[in-house]
Amino acid sequence: MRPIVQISLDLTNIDEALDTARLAMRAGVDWLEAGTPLILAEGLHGVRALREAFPSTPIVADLKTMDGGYLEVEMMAKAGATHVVVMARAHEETIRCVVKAGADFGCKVMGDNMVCDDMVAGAKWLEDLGCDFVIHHIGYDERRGIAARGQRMPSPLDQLRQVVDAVKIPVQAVGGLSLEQAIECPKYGAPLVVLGAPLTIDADAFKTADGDLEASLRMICDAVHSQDVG
Ligand SMILES: O=C([C@H](O)CO)[C@H](O)[C@H](O)COP(=O)(O)O
Repeated sequence: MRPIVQISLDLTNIDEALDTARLAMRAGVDWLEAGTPLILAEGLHGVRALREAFPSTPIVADLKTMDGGYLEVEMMAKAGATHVVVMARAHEETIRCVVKAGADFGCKVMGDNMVCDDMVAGAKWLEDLGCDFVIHHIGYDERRGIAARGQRMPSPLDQLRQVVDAVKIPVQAVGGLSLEQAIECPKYGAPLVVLGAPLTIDADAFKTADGDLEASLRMICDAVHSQDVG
């Protein structure tokens, strides 16, 4: 399988999200993610704007559903999302509702194991409940809090191999990866490479990062796409 590159648009307005998305698509990015900050700032108008501008591109709506799963998926799908995100820490019934709504509205479901006590078991749980993908995720606050206390920051790579081995569905690793680490994800058997901070997004300001982003993204896309995931 050819690995997929997804860019997290963790931005706070539609214009900037569209500008960054245009540049990312020119560079060869495969999937767009309407990040949580974008959905909070712009609501589903953010997803709609991306769908209008990119009619055939997969769009992940990272709303991190915790409750009211059926309606949230229905709304995201009608706004143009092809992929939605439900949290493993949500109630089992919520995950089931999200999976049902995904089937009813033609959306793929990504289950996020962030803050599970046992992240490998969390990934398996998401697969057993019918999710199509696992997001193996070390959260933003967790990482920054631990770093601020001078301790070693946990990385999604620490357990990525175990998560990949525990499930049959595709896995993506998210949270604090360097560029080099993100490019390496297919070597762990994770075919979905997510690009966020610090390359594309300034994680302190939730703004597009400075520099020649298009050229950097093109280089990364080439490096990822040249790999093969069995
Ligand atoms: O989902 C995210 C987080 O929970 C804040 O909303 C971020 O998209 C995710 O943590 C991104 O991390 P980086 O890959 O380090 O940008």
